[in-house]
Amino acid sequence: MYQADVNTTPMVKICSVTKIYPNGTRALLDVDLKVRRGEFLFITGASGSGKSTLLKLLYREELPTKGYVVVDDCDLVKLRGDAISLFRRQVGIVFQDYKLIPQRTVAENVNIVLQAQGYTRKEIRRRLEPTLKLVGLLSKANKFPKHLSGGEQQRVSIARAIVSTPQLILADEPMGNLDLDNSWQIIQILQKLNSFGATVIITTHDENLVRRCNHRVVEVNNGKIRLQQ
Ligand SMILES: Nc1ncnc2c1ncn2[C@@H]1O[C@H](COP(=O)(O)OP(=O)(O)OP(=O)(O)O)[C@@H](O)[C@H]1O
Repeated sequence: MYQADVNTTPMVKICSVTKIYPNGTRALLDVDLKVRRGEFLFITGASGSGKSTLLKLLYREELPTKGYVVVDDCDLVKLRGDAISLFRRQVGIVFQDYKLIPQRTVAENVNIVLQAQGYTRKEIRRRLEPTLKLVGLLSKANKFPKHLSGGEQQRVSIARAIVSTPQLILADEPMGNLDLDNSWQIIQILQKLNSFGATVIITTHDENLVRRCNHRVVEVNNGKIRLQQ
């Protein structure tokens, strides 16, 4: 599915980034961060510390007020128009609130990404089954989101994020609405994808979960990176 990349240039480079929202809120101040290809990174910090803003800069949802953001050799500050959607196709994004389409089945929610990207029906079929299998939802392909538990819905959203095999997976509080067992399942799926070569960056409040895993942790505090371990 994924290919480990031996290239040693960082997958993500955030250099001297300050983000001030139009209403004057300063979300990030002079942040520097590099993430290696194939790394699994946790971003922790209190509510409002700037974690989501940091992630939004990485999928070009927001632009920095100062500094630059490079993902996979692409300078995101310079991206315009269609180049932004083309870039986002190479990034798998997982949100806390799943963002599934209620009127579509599990399979349709996942396929929609590939359809939008012009994949053939044959290719869509080829990708769907292993992806649903990986997140443990093959037997629920024809169910609608309202018939799934929160953990299952989050696994559909992961399937949707990874079905086009992006090299970078960004997950913003993916366990935010889940209990410990379901959170652990999500982490294990993301770790598996990481073992296949994907770079994974997760924001979380959950210090216990972070402690259970042996990955680099970056703590954001009041818009600054306070601690890297
Ligand atoms: N679109 C926006 N406009 C104005 N201010 C914003 C916007 N988005 C976030 N902020 C502010 O920027 C700061 C950082 O917010 P951010 O969402 O990045 O924090 P967070 O660490 O992800 O918080 P949480 O854990 O609660 O999701 C906060 O003060 C927040 O109120």
